[in-house]
Amino acid sequence: MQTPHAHPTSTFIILEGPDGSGKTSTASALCDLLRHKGRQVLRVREPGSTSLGQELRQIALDAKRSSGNPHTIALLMQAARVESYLMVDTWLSTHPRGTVISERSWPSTVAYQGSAIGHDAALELTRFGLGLHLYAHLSRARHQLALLFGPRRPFFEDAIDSTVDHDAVEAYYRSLIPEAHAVSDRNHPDVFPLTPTQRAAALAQQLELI
Ligand SMILES: Nc1ncnc2c1ncn2[C@@H]1O[C@H](COP(=O)(O)OP(=O)(O)OP(=O)(O)O)[C@@H](O)[C@H]1O
Ligand SMILES: Cc1cn([C@H]2C[C@H](O)[C@@H](COP(=O)(O)O)O2)c(=O)[nH]c1=O
Repeated sequence: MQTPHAHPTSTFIILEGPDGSGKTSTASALCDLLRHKGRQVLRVREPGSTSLGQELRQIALDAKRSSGNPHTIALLMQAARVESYLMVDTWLSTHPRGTVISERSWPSTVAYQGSAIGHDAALELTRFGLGLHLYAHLSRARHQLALLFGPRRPFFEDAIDSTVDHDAVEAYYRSLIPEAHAVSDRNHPDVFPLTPTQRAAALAQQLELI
């Protein structure tokens, strides 16, 4: 969301969407485009980004596959998020006009764990562990949320995690549409009408980055 600061110097873009909706492909194309235009870009993903974040990812995804406790999974995701935000914070301190592209962030915890632990509880949990300093630094960034949708079934049926309530996940993302600053393929939810490069260009324009 847009912060009240008059001169936001950095941009923090969260790419969200259901599994297989094209986040990685779009992040890659967006990163290439913005770097080509001379912007300094940092790419992160949740869970992941740091070595501890990668370990947490492994544990969290294993727990998901074995239908582990959703509270535990949400806490593991949040721990990985704090790791990622700390890395972002360090990078922004030396790249004050930089652009951060994060594949997934807090909306994923609400979308994926929210139906089991409650959406409000999940949202509350996504603030845990972010100290004042981190808030202060990140709040200077211009936050943008980009939602992606793409084909889920039947194309990726084999790759789809059967422990996830995909309809609930997608419904939560759709509920965010009015708050999202950019929605790719909004009018074509079940197909990929644009290539990743075209999506990236459309997003960059909507986010006023080019
Ligand atoms: N715009 C597009 N048009 C056609 N195919 C696409 C497009 N974007 C992504 N794909 C293909 O769809 C598949 C999933 O894409 P990608 O890995 O980028 O999605 P993702 O949202 O990051 O997935 P996950 O949630 O599993 O990490 C890949 O095979 C990719 O090549
Ligand atoms: C951040 C986050 C992620 N998840 C889920 C969503 C996906 O199924 C996997 C991550 O895989 P991807 O290849 O990086 O998309 O984890 C979740 O359940 N909760 C979260 O907070």
